[in-house]
Parts: sequence; structure tokens; C-alpha cells
Amino acid sequence: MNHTQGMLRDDALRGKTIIVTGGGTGLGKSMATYFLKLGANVVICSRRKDVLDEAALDLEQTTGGSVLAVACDVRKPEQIEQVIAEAIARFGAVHGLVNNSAGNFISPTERLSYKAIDVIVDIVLRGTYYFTLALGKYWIEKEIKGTVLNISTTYAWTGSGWVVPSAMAKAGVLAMTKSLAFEWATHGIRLNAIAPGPFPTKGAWDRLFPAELAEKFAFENRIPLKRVGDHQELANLAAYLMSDFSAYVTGEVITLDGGEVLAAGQFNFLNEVTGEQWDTIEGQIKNANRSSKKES
Ligand SMILES: CCCCCCC/C=C/C(=O)SCCNC(=O)CCNC(=O)[C@H](O)C(C)(C)COP(=O)(O)OP(=O)(O)OC[C@H]1O[C@@H](n2cnc3c(N)ncnc32)[C@H](O)[C@@H]1OP(=O)(O)O
Ligand SMILES: NC(=O)C1=CN([C@@H]2O[C@H](COP(=O)(O)OP(=O)(O)OC[C@H]3O[C@@H](n4cnc5c(N)ncnc54)[C@H](OP(=O)(O)O)[C@@H]3O)[C@@H](O)[C@H]2O)C=CC1
Repeated sequence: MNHTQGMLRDDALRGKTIIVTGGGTGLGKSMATYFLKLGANVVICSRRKDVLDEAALDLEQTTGGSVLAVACDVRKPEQIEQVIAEAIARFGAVHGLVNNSAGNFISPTERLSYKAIDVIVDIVLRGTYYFTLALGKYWIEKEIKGTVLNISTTYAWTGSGWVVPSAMAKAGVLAMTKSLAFEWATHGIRLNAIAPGPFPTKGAWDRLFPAELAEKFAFENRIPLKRVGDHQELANLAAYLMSDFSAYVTGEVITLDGGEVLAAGQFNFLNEVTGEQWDTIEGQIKNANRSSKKES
């Protein structure tokens, strides 16, 4: 057994229909793959229908599951309602939503136009609350105990320069996750979030980690566990949170980042100290202890 293997038992998601926004690429496609392997019906949606159709074919061929691909810009409520209507028409009901669609790019904030900020915030925050609201209304009316999983980031709470629109939007998504988890618990609706560290995808790497930077900053040096994430690791956690095995978990944000977010620890610079230096330091501290005992 290792971290690149599926974790849940066969059929863990059988009978569920799950919508994955941005499910035609990157992490969305990896989550969709594992949900299908576990027996779920999956609906993938995003703006580019050609990308979705190709992904749907590939997903069905590799998993044998049922996939519906619907073009949808998550900034448009009427398109979201169309996805939900088509999903219900095809599979009878919808039980889960993964808000995974995002837009992002690195830039000094003072270089951004108003539109550049709007485009990121609208995809990430507006898209997430539009989709969640549309499904929440349907679930409450039909008395379905639906589950929402939001894909966030660790800088939603640490903050981060050079991705300010994304940080603002992802922070709003976390506030919604916790707030609605309480409010809709009465309907049996659960909301959780995952904050991933670096998981290589073309979408993220092209816009956040272009070649110029990749040569200078290796993740292996920054991440305590010395590697990037494997997509199956994220899919495992996502499948658990979408399954009934996590029925008592709501309003939670789970970090999956090899310890990257812990880098702010005040004494973490001691990582550089060698064993020999520790011998000297230990001696110095013990001397200081002895001196203070004599003085007292
Ligand atoms: C590598 C480590 C990972 C660590 C964790 C990171 C956590 C988060 C990760 C992610 O979110 S990864 C997801 C990445 N995937 C995507 O972004 C996919 C979808 N994105 C897109 O389709 C596009 O990037 C976009 C967001 C829609 C922007 O594309 P485009 O420029 O074509 O859109 P427009 O609507 O035409 O323009 C909007 C506006 O933005 C300005 N702009 C675009 N790029 C830049 C830039 N690099 N610097 C400054 N401004 C930029 C563009 O000029 C437009 O503004 P105006 O000029 O019209 O005012
Ligand atoms: N990869 C990483 O290291 C990390 C990723 N994340 C998060 O993981 C998620 C997936 O990212 P990743 O797989 O890396 O990147 P991708 O670029 O592969 O995924 C983004 C998806 O969002 C879709 N999308 C963008 N705009 C819209 C829109 N207006 N309406 C509907 N769909 C849209 C894109 O499809 P289309 O262009 O067809 O619309 C694409 O499928 C994101 O939420 C991201 O913030 C968080 C931390 C780290």
C-alpha cells in the first residue's frame, strides 16, 4: 500500500451523483476519475465544451462509469441551473457538489486592472456561492442530504502576496463553508473544504509557476515532506469527504500540503543547524542554566 493508491472500499459512492466544476482538467478530472471508480455518476462542467467532451470520453473509457459533460460558466446562474436540470434529467437526482473551478495567475497587484481582479474573484467566489446556493435550494426543497466540497488554498487564511484576488476569493469560500455548514446542518447538508499544497497541473503551473520560476525555486526545498502532492492523495480525501463515511464531518477545512503551511513557525530556521552546532549550542545553554542557578 502507498499514497498513490485508492483508499476507499469499492462502491463507497455507489448511488450518488456528484457535480465537479472544472472536472475536465487537472485536479477536477482526478477527483472525477476516483468518484467514478467508486461507483458515483459524475457531471463535469466548465466553459470549454471540447475539453469536457474529450475528458468525458476518457473518464468513461478508463473507469466504465457514467459521465455527463455540460458547458457552464460558473459566473452565470442560468447556466448553473441548466447543469443541475440536465443532471437530474439524466441521473434522477444530484447528491454532491465539488466547487473546484478556479482562475488564478501571479502578478504584482498594482499591475492589475479592475477587470483582472474581477475575473478571478468572480470565478472563484461568485461561482462557488452561485452553485452552492442553486443546489442548496434544490436539496432543501427535495429533502436531500447533499454534500459540498470546496477546493480552497492555505493562503486563504495565511494570505499571500502576488495572488491577492485569489486569496481574497478563497478566503470568502472558507467563510461560506463554515457559515453554511452550521446553517444548513439542520437540513442534513454538509460543507467541507480541502486546502491543497502544490499538486502539479498544467493549469496551475502555466499561470503560477512558469519556467522562469520553476528553475529558481524547487518545491522540494520548501516543503517539509520534500515533495509535491500526488493527485490520488487529493482524490482519496475528496472521496472520503463526499462519502457517507464522513457523515459527522462538517464545516472542516483539511490541509493537504506536506507541511508547506507550517513554514511560518518562528524557530523553523533552525532547520539549517548542523549536529555539531547543536553540540555547541547545548553546551552554551547548559552553562547559562548553571550560571543562573548559582546566582539565585
Ligand atoms: C504552483 C503552486 C501552486 C500553489 C497553490 C496555488 C493555489 C491556487 C491555485 C489555482 O487556483 S490554480 C488554477 C489555475 N487555473 C486557471 O486559472 C484556469 C482558468 N484560468 C483562465 O482561464 C485564465 O487564466 C483567466 C483567469 C480567465 C484569465 O484569462 P484571460 O486573460 O484570457 O481572461 P480575460 O477575461 O481576457 O482577462 C481578464 C483580465 O486579466 C488580465 N490579466 C490576465 N493575465 C494577467 C497577468 N498575468 N498579469 C496582469 N493582468 C492579467 C487581462 O489583461 C484582463 O484585464 P484587462 O486587460 O482586460 O483589463
Ligand atoms: N494545482 C495546485 O497546486 C492547486 C490547486 N488548487 C485549486 O484546485 C482547483 C483545481 O485547480 P487545477 O486543477 O490546478 O487547475 P485547472 O486549471 O486544471 O482547473 C481549473 C478549472 O476551472 C475551470 N474554469 C475556469 N474558469 C471557469 C468558469 N468561469 N466557469 C467554469 N469553470 C471554469 C477550467 O475549465 P475551463 O477553462 O474549461 O472553464 C478548469 O477546468 C482550483 O480550485 C485551484 O484553486 C489549490 C491549491 C493548489
